[in-house]
Amino acid sequence: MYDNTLWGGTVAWLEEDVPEAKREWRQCAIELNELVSADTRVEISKVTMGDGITIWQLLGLVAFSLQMEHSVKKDGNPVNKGLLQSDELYQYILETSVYPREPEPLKELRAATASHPRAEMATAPDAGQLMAMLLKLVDAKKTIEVGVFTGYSLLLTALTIPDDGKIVAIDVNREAYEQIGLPIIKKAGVAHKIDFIESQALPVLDKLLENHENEGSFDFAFIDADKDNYWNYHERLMKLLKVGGLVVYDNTLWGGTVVMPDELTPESKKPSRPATIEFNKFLAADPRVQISHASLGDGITICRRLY
Ligand SMILES: C[S@@+](CC[C@H](N)C(=O)[O-])C[C@H]1O[C@@H](n2cnc3c(N)ncnc32)[C@H](O)[C@@H]1O
Repeated sequence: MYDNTLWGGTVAWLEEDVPEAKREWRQCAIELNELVSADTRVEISKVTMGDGITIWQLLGLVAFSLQMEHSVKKDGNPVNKGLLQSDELYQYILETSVYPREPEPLKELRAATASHPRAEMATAPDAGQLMAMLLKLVDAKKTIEVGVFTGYSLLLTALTIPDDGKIVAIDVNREAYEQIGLPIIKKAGVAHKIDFIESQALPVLDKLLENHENEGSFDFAFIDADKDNYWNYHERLMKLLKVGGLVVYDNTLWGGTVVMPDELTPESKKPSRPATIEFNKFLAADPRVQISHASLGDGITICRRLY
């Protein structure tokens, strides 16, 4: 049963009449309604109660991926951020294993990010927990981050590496970082470890490579930005990372759409879906890395440079 499928009635309004607060999710409600109506594998009943409820009976549909895309928020925390088959199971992991151990500054940043209109972009806390462990396992001191947004993964890296560690953090847009993340990062006393660069990531990585001292010098990289460039980032990172160093790619299951028929893939996921599928195949065949494709968060692929 999906709630809010009439989204305050705005699904039938002209776009210019829709209040700002309703706009982003209105498109989701419209897409979900169209998708469900066209899906021959489900029986639906649309009920105009409350804010609109769509009751549908599953006839074998891969429901989790639809839930992922059209999730709502509970207590400011994203539900269905993960790819598990039930919200309850994901909440269980978060509440049992992740939140009790999440450092206070990260909790604060997660709460501050929840009110951002693009809050779903933040790295999932369960993926973050694994990342912190990986950083410790390789004794990471010098790292690269592509895709900062408000800085959840950046702050967790800064909290995990030693006091004289350094992070080259790149994002095309500094607004979310400066307005939401930076004050919390400063309060946590780790801002000195971060070199934030507002730029497209590729030229920055190329510039790093111009200095030969940077070759083979980074312990860790986290890539969470434009999927179409993941291959390009990988090529640069295979020179920048130490042998034995790790690169973690986020969103490599792309909301579950990597296994979804095109007609069921939500419009918002379509542009980066082919690149994600190609990149996954490419990594699987790349002899330069050992890989582990983990179904955590939105799917992360951990690569260890072998030579
Ligand atoms: C999914 S968010 C990153 C989330 C972040 N890791 C976190 O924990 O909150 C993706 C970010 O990548 C940035 N981005 C997209 N394309 C980029 C590019 N070509 N170069 C650098 N940053 C880019 C966007 O501005 C956005 O802030």
